[in-house]
Amino acid sequence: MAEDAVPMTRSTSSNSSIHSNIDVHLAAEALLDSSSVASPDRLSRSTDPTSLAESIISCSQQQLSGAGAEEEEAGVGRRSKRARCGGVSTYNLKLLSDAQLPGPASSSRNVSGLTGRTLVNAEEEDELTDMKGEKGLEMDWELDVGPSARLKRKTSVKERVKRVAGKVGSVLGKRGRSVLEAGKRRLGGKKGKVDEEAAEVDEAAEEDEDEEDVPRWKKELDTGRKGLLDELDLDAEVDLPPPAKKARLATQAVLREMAQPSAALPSAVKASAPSKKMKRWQKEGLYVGQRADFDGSQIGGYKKLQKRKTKEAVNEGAEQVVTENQPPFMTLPMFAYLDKTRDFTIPYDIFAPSLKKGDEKPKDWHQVNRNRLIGEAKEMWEKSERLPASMCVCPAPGPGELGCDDVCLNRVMQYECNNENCNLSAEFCGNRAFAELVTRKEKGGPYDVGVEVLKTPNRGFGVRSCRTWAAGQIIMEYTGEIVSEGECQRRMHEDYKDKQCYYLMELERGLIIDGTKGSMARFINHSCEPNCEVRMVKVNGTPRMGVFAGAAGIMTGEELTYDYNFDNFGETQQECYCGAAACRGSLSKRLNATEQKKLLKVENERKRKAAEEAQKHAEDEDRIKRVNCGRGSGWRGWVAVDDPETKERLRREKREREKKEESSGRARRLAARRESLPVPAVRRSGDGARGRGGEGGRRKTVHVERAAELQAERQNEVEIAEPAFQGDGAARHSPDSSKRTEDLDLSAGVDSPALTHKTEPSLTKGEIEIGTNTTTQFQVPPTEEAEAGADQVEEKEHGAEEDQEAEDLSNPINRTPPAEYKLNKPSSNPNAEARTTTAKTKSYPLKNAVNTVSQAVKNTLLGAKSKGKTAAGEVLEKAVNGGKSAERGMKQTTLGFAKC
Ligand SMILES: C[S@@+](CC[C@H](N)C(=O)[O-])C[C@H]1O[C@@H](n2cnc3c(N)ncnc32)[C@H](O)[C@@H]1O
Repeated sequence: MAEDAVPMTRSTSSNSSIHSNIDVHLAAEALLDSSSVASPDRLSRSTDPTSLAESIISCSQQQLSGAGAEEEEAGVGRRSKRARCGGVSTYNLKLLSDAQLPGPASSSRNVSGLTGRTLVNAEEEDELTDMKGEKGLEMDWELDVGPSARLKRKTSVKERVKRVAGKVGSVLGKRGRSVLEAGKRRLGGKKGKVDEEAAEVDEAAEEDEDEEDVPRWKKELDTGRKGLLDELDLDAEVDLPPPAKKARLATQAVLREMAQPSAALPSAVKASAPSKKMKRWQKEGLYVGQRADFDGSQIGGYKKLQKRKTKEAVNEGAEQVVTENQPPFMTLPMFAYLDKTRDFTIPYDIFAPSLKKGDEKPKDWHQVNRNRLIGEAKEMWEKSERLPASMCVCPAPGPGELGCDDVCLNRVMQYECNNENCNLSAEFCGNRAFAELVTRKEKGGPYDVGVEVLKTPNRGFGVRSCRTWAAGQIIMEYTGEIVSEGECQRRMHEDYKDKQCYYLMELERGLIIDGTKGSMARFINHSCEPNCEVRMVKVNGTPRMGVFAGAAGIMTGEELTYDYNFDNFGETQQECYCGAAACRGSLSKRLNATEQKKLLKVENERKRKAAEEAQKHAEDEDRIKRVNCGRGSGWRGWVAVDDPETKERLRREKREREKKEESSGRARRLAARRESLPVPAVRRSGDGARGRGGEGGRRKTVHVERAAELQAERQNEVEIAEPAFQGDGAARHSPDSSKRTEDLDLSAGVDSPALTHKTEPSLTKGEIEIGTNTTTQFQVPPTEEAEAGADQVEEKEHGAEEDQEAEDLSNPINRTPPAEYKLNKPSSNPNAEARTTTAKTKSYPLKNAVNTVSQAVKNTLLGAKSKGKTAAGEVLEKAVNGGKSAERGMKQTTLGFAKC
């Protein structure tokens, strides 16, 4: 028989090939030959049985003929079917099919007369056959022998599934059971359709035959002894119940996400999209390492794509081979797309670190976003020398650039540009940081503020950035109370002595910002590798401290830091926990030994001075308090000094003052008098005619400064020996005129030659020194009172000057008045002031004389006013009425003078 013509027998093994069937057939023929049993049936068959039924039928026929003959020969009676069938009445189909219809273990022939042996692996086959044969006997179906003998139908796969489902259901969960029930129902519905079932059985059989498609794991499991999978049809389709709601929603969400339009996909890719409804990447997927420009229409799926890529990689070289090593898992398409196609920014409201509920917040923080000048600092600031306004000459910048960069004159001088000092308009100028800050603050949103306070693990609170900052961009201002160095020391030693953190930063020489009441910038911690820097910038002439992003810029979520660069931080060095690679270990500067020594010296000196200043300040405060307690009004009169320390200080001050006065007119006069030299003085013309005292040509020059001084001295005397001077003389010093003197507008005529205003040919030349550097010259007509007063002044000068020296030592009037005296506001009740002054004036004639002189001065000035308004006259008028128009600061200075 030609090989091609060999009929195919049922086979369940992939190894049981065409060849094996050929072998079987040949072996059967050989057997028939060797047994010399001429079976007409057998011989008449042109083909081997093509099915199991046929084989069995042939077996039974054979057995019937053979065995019946034998029985008849042996005279044995009728036996049971089972016995007649040679003991092989039941079969395990599964095992038997694998064993190619095995017979009894001892028999080399099976029921069909075939050995079932293959030539492929005869020995193994034997063993297998033996084993399976034994097992196969245990099965429970019977061969119905007889005329109507009919093989029982093989249990269909679906029946088996149903049967097993019953068993499995008990061990499965609810959902599993419902799946099985659904399967059962489906199968039950088809019960009546025998033909269909038969077709299905055939199909199942065919499926069994098509073993090439069965995966190995399934085959292995399938052959297990009474295994579950032996009974289950794994390929059967089962209607699953709908997924749970949660899962359904999740799936929908993912699909929606995937269906988002891919705005940044290259147009080429868009063009090649296969359909409008389904995104190409939903079908094909865009995976990590996949190029965005691949042509989807040329590929059939991911596998093909991978193959193609590998090919390309080989062609394109090592660089592309990397794609082969891509991780096998799939990245979400949107991320791959973002990575590959463009830069992206996460919107502020999606990603912004922010304080969460329960996060610790700073306590005792009075947020103040403006600088406030406090106490002495105010005075210092008012007196401080103003730098001349600078003007930059920066050229216009190129397109997309900003002008006024590092070489800008204003920038170098730490001035911020504005429309007055810069040629460029605001949009092209890069030196208007604080202007930018103002604009941002006006917007006021969280993004504009862009920072927040956070608690650090080991450095207290800190400041975190909630957005990105470009290099050099201003972030915020360091604001607080601006105090003098003395006040700063005092606060440190008194107010903050129990505190752990100080928030003090030097703004300018002698001026310190105390951020205890200040902006959020006070929370910025130190780092040896900072990302910010703090700089002073003069904005419209006012120094302000800004926090700027460093050269590397700042990312969202970074903590802001700057280098404190402490010269010395307290007595001991404070340990640094910044965690930078190049951490110095402490918050102080890193210095070598020489620098440290030098620093120590400077620091000690600074401390000493500051302590002295603080002490002085405290004493002055104390004195003011005592005076106020005694007087109960705004009057700050003389203090009875009796403690030796103060006396000593007064002596020292006196000496200093004398030194200063060595070159003064008074000193010269005194010296001249002592040496009996003629007194160098300005003589008043015509004094002989009008003078009193019989000396004719006696000088009537009044040095008003000295007169005022003496007046004050006498006043002191009055104060000390008050009861003796309680007279009732007429009050010549009117409160009004006194007030005018106090309100003299110094700013109007400082050192102005126009102030020398001559109204009469014979005038008394006078000089009033105001403060330390302001002198107003004028000429006054002599009056009787003035003359008398002047005489007395002269006499007193001659006679009492020496006595006065000793007195001076204990008389505070001779001391330079402290700043507070000058600056404190006058009493709110001018009458109270006037009354005091009047009382004193009444009781002392010399003082009356001086007052008279003052009055004369005023009369002259007023006279000048009425006589027509020359330029000088106007100035004088202004000076007289200065109280109404003078600036507050100058008024206060004037008041100080008047009191002194
Ligand atoms: C201006 S305050 C900064 C804000 C402060 N962390 C707070 O909670 O108020 C300065 C103080 O912070 C602490 N500090 C700042 N930076 C530090 C650092 N790098 N290491 C250790 N302590 C630091 C020190 O106690 C320092 O005296």
